[in-house]
Amino acid sequence: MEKTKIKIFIDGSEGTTGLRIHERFSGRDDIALISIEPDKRKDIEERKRLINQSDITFLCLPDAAAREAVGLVDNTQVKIIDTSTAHRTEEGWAYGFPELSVQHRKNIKEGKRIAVPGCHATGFISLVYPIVAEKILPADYPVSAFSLTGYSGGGKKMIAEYEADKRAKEYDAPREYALSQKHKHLKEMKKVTGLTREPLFSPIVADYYSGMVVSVPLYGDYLKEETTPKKLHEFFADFYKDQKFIKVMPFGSEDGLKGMMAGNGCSGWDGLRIFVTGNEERVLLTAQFDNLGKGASGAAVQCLNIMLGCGEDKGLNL
Ligand SMILES: NC(=O)C1=CN([C@@H]2O[C@H](COP(=O)(O)OP(=O)(O)OC[C@H]3O[C@@H](n4cnc5c(N)ncnc54)[C@H](OP(=O)(O)O)[C@@H]3O)[C@@H](O)[C@H]2O)C=CC1
Ligand SMILES: CC(=O)N[C@@H](CCC(=O)OP(=O)(O)O)C(=O)O
Repeated sequence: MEKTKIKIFIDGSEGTTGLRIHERFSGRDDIALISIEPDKRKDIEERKRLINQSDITFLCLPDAAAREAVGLVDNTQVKIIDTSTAHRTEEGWAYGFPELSVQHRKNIKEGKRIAVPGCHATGFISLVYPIVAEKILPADYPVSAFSLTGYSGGGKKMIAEYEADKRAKEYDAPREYALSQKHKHLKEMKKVTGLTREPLFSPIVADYYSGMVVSVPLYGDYLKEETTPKKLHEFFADFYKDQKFIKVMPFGSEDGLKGMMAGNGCSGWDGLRIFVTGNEERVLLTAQFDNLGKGASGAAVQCLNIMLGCGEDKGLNL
């Protein structure tokens, strides 16, 4: 007897994140995709009909449209996986980062509303959550972070700006942004890690398509006594030892990179690599991944796989 397929609708299927999720379903026989007529993809009645017909709907929309879409659900069986910022710190929503704890994974598996972490937030939280949870980093430490991202992080609009035939000279150089310290990921960075205040966060967008490096510099003498970079490395390796998507790189492996961490070093891959570098006085924690992979579509499909109880990396590139 043929197995019943899971009916999936992608609201925002023509966008950067939506297209990548769609790509990751090719060759899967456990999924039946519900498609929307191109001229109706913003028609609220049609979207409502298709969302309510689905078992699981992915929202790959700007925040306001994602909120609107959730308001369209009247079938109580429908599950939502939202890739936007809209619901990440909201009550009743599971935070889609299964590697953080058994409880996070359980919430995704059993939840009906899943919020996929933001791309910068993914890197930041992968580094800070474990050390706050284990009290290696005091929750009131004044944390700062910087992040280098490819321009696909800005969606279709930014991609078009970077790829325009005639573009302003400033696009040739890396550009620092979120200067007013109001970046939309700050709320989830604070809430999920348990830090008592929002980090000082400086993202930089540069002229390459995808890939991201998030770094958190820390003073060693503010960490739990006797914490050395080597011990921190051992801690991270142990914390993530059973995870398929997070790879803690061997201690000292930055030497193999000639001391340079490329923003696009993990482009096209759905996992995340962690590096612990520096010295006893000043430690640098770094996460390198793809903003469109573990930072968005890859993480969204990972959450789906956990919900379905199939291989967590099904359809993904690890
Ligand atoms: N790009 C990235 O690296 C990441 C993105 N995200 C988040 O994912 C979400 C989608 O982002 P991204 O794919 O980059 O954005 P894009 O701008 O590339 O795509 C958004 C899509 O949504 C469509 N859309 C807009 N309004 C509506 C509406 N009312 N009804 C139906 N469709 C609508 C757009 O239509 P049209 O084609 O006409 O513009 C577009 O196709 C955002 O919330 C973003 O913040 C999360 C993590 C990383
Ligand atoms: C280059 C660029 O503009 N990047 C976006 C991040 C996109 C993203 O990941 O946003 P959400 O995950 O919150 O939807 C930014 O920093 O706002």
